[in-house]
Amino acid sequence: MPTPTFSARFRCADGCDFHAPLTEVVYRCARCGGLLEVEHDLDALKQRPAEAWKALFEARFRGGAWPLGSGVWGKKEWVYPQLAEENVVSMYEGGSPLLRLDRYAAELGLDDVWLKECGVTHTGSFKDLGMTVLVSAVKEMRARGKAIRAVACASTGDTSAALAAYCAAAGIPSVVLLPRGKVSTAQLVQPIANGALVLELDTDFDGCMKVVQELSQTPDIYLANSMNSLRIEGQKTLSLELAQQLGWRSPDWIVIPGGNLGNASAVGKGFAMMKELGLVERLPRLVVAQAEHANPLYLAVTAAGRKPGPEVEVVPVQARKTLASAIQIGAPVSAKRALRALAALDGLVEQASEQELADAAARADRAGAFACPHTGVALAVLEKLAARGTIRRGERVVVISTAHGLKFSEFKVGYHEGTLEGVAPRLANRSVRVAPTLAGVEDAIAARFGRG
Ligand SMILES: Cc1ncc(COP(=O)(O)O)c(C=O)c1O
Ligand SMILES: N[C@@H](CCOP(=O)(O)O)C(=O)O
Repeated sequence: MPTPTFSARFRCADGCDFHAPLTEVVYRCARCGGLLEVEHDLDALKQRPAEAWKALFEARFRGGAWPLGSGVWGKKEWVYPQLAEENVVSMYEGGSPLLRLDRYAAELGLDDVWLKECGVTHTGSFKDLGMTVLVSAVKEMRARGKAIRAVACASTGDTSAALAAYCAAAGIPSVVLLPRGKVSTAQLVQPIANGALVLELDTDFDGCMKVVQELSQTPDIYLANSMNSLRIEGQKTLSLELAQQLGWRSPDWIVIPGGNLGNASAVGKGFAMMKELGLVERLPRLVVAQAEHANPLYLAVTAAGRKPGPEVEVVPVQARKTLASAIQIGAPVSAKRALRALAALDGLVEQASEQELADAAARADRAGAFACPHTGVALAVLEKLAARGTIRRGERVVVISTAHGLKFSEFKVGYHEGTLEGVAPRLANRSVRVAPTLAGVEDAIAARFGRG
């Protein structure tokens, strides 16, 4: 049977009769001004049986046939089918570990808890999954003669790190707008090292996001935030990879930290597409976890007093300083997308305080993780839902770890040194200075573990 021709294009996410090729510089519907989404030719994709898609994805997974070994480009037909392979800019993204946290689960009275470590990747966060698609698309557009002088993003750190690395690999200029003094050292040094133009603005992320949207009105400066629906296409492969790692069976729950809310909508899109094409039999329930200091989605859904859905209005808030600095976002641009995903996946929204997120990260670390504060938000919400009986023993839960803990070493060190504002660490572990002798070491071991 001849291979069908697969294709994708932009369309209005709110249903207007607006479409555009993926090679067009466009982020919003020309009719209603709403965000776009990427629409795939599902009839063409359905011509290949589900079992054949599974076998194809498994055969490519982490394989050497560049770029199909990438966790994203191994699903190219579901991501950006028309892209010329020579324009793929890949850092072998994806393929992240899926850890079973049995000791942590037992502490919560659960027995099937997994951690999807999306931070184990080139720039240390899940942003690589979306950025490989966006920067490849820019390389394609420039190859076709489109005048794109630079690619720009506003960032709380991880998006800028990913954009700078992928643009450096492609030889495309990048510009990152960061809220001065609000990103971690690791997040700041990454775009600097990769040669981006790093602009530090005296505002917060929402202020940077406002400016970068104005900047992207300049046609030759391309917008790289997840407001650009190309990012969602790469990030949705997180769901495909997760299902593949679980034997093409959906977990009962997915718990994900939410800031600008692009990633939650991407996870929802990935599972919805797999269900539509028969690769999974059912959808997981989606939980979006927010930091109590930056919780516009939580406040909106709680105020609505009903299940989350696109009719819920998310009112921007002034995000307060939070240890989960990368989700210190008060005006999430993808709120409506996330609400649609929550409605489709029978989801819910919960929040975590600073104390709760810090202790939850430390608790998971004691079971072998090394959780960033955003993963701490998701873990703390899992702990709440388990204690409430919403998530029960016998149910499979996957917590999405969105960045590597090493990118937030100030948070990790501060917890154990007891210097985090508003946090009294319950699981602090301190190093012990001992004499450089056997006796000194044995005394320290005895003090901790008792004498043999
Ligand atoms: C480490 C980390 N975790 C979680 C998030 C939240 O993702 P999203 O903005 O797509 O909701 C972000 C970025 O916002 C992030 O950088
Ligand atoms: N945490 C994000 C904020 C912007 O998110 P984006 O997905 O809309 O680019 C970051 O790392 O900058």
